[in-house]
Amino acid sequence: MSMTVEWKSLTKQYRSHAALRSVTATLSGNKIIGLLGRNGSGKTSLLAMMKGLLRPTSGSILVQGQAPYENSVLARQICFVRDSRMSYGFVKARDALAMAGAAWPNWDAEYARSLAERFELPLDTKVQHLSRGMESALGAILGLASRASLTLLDETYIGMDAHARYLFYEELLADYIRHPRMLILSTHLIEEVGKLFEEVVVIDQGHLILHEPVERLLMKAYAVTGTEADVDRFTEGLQVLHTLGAGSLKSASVFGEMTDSLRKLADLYHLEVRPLPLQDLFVHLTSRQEVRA
Ligand SMILES: Nc1ncnc2c1ncn2[C@@H]1O[C@H](COP(=O)(O)OP(=O)(O)OP(=O)(O)O)[C@@H](O)[C@H]1O
Repeated sequence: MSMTVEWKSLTKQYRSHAALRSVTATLSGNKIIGLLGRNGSGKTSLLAMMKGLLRPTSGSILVQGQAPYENSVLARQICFVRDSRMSYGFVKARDALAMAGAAWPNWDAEYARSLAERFELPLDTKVQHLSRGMESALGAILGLASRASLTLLDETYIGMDAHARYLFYEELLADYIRHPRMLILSTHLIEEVGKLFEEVVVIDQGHLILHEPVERLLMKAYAVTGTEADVDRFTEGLQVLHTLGAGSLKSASVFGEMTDSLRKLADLYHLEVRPLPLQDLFVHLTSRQEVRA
């Protein structure tokens, strides 16, 4: 089953504070999507509305053509992992997995057991007493083994150490290949996890500023390095996101496609051209409000 999520002029207001401002986009197909945004940009609010935990203030959100709010049938297809401590605090990790098993129609208990072993999750410890990393591991196991058609992971893996995080990325990709579905991961660790994304959604201060396949996005920005004068001449009239200088050398990050004529110009000025990493592009896009894709 292929998933479709539609946001139509979606707005979330908390009293006087607008957490999401008229967000419109359609996500479709089985893919791993990165939901990127700085702290407080509205990621959790968006995920919680997709799960049906929050009601939009105005506009609408549709998952498979239905509104998720108070929709118990749809809820069984949408797994939202945020804080396992809040959901399962008083029970042992082993029982949390059993309870999750009863909630998810596609739950794979054998897979959950093997993940618990790989992450060395102490099954007899109460969830509220798990270390931060182990709580994150439990969240990752719940999200992966739920095999929900729409899986929303809200910085689930943030408490894990590097070893556990790489284990998680490996498992996520392997399981996604075996069981394609829509997985949306909110994250700040773009450098690490960015390689998994096929598509990214960037929100900033409640606005949707970008929704693109990663491949296309990475073709939209590049960095050039050379002497200051040459870089300045090359970038005249282009949309420069950021510059860095070291001695007589200068590097400029440019938002825009590298056309054939620009490449020839870069060669003429002996400039080194390299793609801009997703992380850098994200930082620039969310620090310069006026740059919009
Ligand atoms: N229940 C609430 N009442 C009032 N304001 C809220 C509430 N929940 C969130 N907010 C505010 O709405 C904005 C968006 O919050 P949200 O948690 O959705 O952002 P986020 O991108 O997930 O942030 P972070 O990356 O820091 O977790 C923030 O300014 C936050 O303070």
